[in-house]
Amino acid sequence: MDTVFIEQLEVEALIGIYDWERRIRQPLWFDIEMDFDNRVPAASDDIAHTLDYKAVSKRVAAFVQSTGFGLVETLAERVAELVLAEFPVSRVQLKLSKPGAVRGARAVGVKITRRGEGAA
Ligand SMILES: Nc1nc2c(c(=O)[nH]1)N=C([C@H](O)[C@@H](O)CO)CN2
Repeated sequence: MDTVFIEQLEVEALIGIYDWERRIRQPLWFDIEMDFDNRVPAASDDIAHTLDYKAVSKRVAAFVQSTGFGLVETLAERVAELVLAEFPVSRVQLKLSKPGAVRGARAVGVKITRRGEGAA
């Protein structure tokens, strides 16, 4: 299966379990890979036939900015659900990175893969 990907989409959000984290917004990075048959838009050269990575990026960013979860696990799950529900995607791989959260690590976070209804 082909994919469409978004690499290191940076969004600021309220996220974290500590008191000081509930008072600030922190940068998060999203790497998203989505199954999609790219032969269809390639045949027509028509943006309407694509999985539009700009539309997905804008929707994910707007959602993430509106959230305030404690755990990165919860946010990753909700973003994967949103992508599967609102775009023609049968499988999504998502890496959510929280840069600077742990001293000595460039970033920490989670990676998940989720399938939607009708996925093989
Ligand atoms: N598996 C996780 N571990 C930790 C999380 C998390 O969301 N998932 N969060 C924190 C704190 O919020 C941390 O990011 C603050 O530096 C600690 N561990």
